[in-house]
Amino acid sequence: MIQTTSRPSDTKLSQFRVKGEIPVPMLIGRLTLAAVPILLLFAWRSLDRGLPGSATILIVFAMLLSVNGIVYLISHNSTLQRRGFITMITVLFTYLAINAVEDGSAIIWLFAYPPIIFYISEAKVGVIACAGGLAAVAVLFSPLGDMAFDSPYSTSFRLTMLAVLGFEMSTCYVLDQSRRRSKLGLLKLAAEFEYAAKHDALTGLANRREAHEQLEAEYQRYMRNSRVFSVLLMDIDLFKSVNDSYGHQVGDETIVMVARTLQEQSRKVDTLSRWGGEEYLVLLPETDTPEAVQTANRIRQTIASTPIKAQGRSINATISVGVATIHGAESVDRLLQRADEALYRAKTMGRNKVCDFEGNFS
Ligand SMILES: Nc1nc2c(ncn2[C@@H]2O[C@H](COP(=O)(O)OP(=O)(O)OP(=O)(O)O)[C@@H](O)[C@H]2O)c(=O)[nH]1
Repeated sequence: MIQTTSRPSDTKLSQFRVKGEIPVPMLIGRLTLAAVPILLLFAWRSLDRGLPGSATILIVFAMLLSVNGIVYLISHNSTLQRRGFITMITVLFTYLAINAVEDGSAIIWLFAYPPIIFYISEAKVGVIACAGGLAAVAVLFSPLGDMAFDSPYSTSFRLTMLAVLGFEMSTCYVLDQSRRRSKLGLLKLAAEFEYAAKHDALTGLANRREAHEQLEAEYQRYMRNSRVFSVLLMDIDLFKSVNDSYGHQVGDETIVMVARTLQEQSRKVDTLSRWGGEEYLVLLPETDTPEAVQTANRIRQTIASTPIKAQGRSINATISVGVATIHGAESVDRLLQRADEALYRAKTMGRNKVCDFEGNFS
């Protein structure tokens, strides 16, 4: 885990799915299953009316949609499936409108386009596709369209169709925006709850529970690959006197400033946590005792040599550190106990010290 987990961005969040939301690949799959028999029915009726050309094209659309579905089932490439589906339905709806399939009544299927396109694609793509579609229908219904195609639509049908289609597209856009906003709000709330459950509110470091989780994960890695890890248990020296002399607010700021120094002096892979009041636990993956002692001393010296500025005061804080490295088949609890004993020894040796479990101190 990283030192402090930053909150995910809105763009990243919007890619998550909330419970109950139909996944886009599943929706496309269902729409394909529904569209193929309808297209085959239209094809059969076209044949019946002596329109083999139209029947053939509709069968080709049905086959292309089926192929798109089969390719997804094999490749699980949802982007390819979505792009293929959008392209095909756009061409299909254009064909239905231009060729006046089913005596021109098939153009009414155009109303299915906006909700589908807004659901399965990004809002921007939805807007562009709908605006383009409406413009294309307007051209088809214009005198220009009459010159190019032999469309059977009456003037009142054309006007009503354009008005209702425009109304439907706008409504779909508004509803889609509202859906996206509430989904993002929900995901943000969930991310905030998750962050609060894992972090300490004062310092932003991992909290004790999260530290235990990371310790357990590191322990499992150690059991698998035998790469040792170490922990540093740290405690601000004589912290009670900081509170007593300057007040709790200065005490809090001191706790935060020590946390900042820990972050500056640690690697990205280390887990920094607030273990208790003025206690911190640092988990150092793949680190043996000499390396851990070196890190602990670097942190200790930095804190000792940098006066902390809080509420206009300058405080010279020091820390004591207990170091323990996992060995053999000992448990995480035993490791923590050894770190605690080493910390206790560092305190009894006079504070501002780093002490490992063997009793070596610096
Ligand atoms: N301001 C502030 N004080 C805290 C917080 N958590 C614990 N403390 C205080 O930290 C002090 C810890 O003191 P002790 O554990 O007795 O030890 P110490 O004075 O640090 O002395 P040594 O550990 O022996 O060096 C107590 O006075 C607590 O009230 C906190 O979140 N904010």
